[in-house]
Amino acid sequence: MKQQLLQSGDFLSLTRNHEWSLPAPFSFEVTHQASNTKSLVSVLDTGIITFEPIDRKTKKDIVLSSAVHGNETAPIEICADIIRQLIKGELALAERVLFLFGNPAAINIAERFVEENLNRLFSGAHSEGDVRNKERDRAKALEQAVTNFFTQLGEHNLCEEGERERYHYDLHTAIRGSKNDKFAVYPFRHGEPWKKSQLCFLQACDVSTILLSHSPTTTFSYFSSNNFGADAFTVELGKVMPFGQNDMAKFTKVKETLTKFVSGQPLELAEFDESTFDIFEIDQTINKHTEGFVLNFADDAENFTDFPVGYVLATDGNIEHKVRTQGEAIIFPNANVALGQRALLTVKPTTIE
Ligand SMILES: O=C(O)CCC(=O)N[C@@H](CCC(=O)O)C(=O)O
Ligand SMILES: [Zn+2]
Repeated sequence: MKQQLLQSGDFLSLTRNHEWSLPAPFSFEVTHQASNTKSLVSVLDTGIITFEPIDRKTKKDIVLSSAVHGNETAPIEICADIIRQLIKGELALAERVLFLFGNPAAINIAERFVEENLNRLFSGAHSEGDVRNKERDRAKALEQAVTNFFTQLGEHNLCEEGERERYHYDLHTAIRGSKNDKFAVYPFRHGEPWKKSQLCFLQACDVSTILLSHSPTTTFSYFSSNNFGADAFTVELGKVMPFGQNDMAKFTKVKETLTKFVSGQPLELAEFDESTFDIFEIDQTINKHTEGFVLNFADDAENFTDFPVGYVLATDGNIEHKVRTQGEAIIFPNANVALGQRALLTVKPTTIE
């Protein structure tokens, strides 16, 4: 029985043993002990698993992804443990949930990616140009999994009245340390209002710094937001650490909140109070255009470090990228990216009211 593969609930090991695909999908039922309810568990491909309450009404379709970058281990550990509790029946399930471990091969080599950054390949970017590689195929498979999850409800799924609610939290950790340790990128909403209720949810996850994006991107969270109207975010949960070196105490709030969310426990969110957030908007998106691209600050300068107006943040051939606004701060600096890709963002403080 394929189900035996998951007797211990260790979906992460199964995923790591099958780097790019699984021989065949399989599914089985689990009983949640405390509530004596049943759910259908479907392993659709490597790193792709859904949990669906059987014959119970649901309203939410929740996607929790991690390992879109293989070396960002804390989110992988958080998700692996929630998955384990669900498979073992230790945790109740109240809503449909899709868990994704984005890049299993990159997990195994403890790198951000194998050949190409997966989080630059969504919204069809995987099929542009002549390049073919496994990450491009994986991006396509992940898009398909999310599309199917949001648009196809199985026969066991009973829906509550009204429109379904769609969510996608794409969990990451940052390469550098950050003055604001945890933060979320809110993908471009094409003029739709930023949702304060979602910011309150993120705050319950210990994420009170929000970066508002003003343009389309090829990230996973933008894909779900733009194509399915999902409340979607890239959530940065601190600094990259190898497996076993994460201080899991730092993730108590995010793990508890996600656990409550999937299992239908009350979230007891605080009222929105803007003074308890740090809201920024993305200002400059600086792409690398030449092999001469150089960042003009220390390798250990943290995310959210600001520089004086006029300061040259980076040079790229003859081009100088300068600070334009007081308070403008650096995010995700990385000179070691492919030509044409983002090497640095800047953000500046803003408000959402
Ligand atoms: O620390 C870094 O340089 C990168 C951390 C990371 O992987 N961030 C995401 C952000 C995606 C987004 O802008 O929504 C990425 O670069 O893919
Ligand atoms: Zn990442």
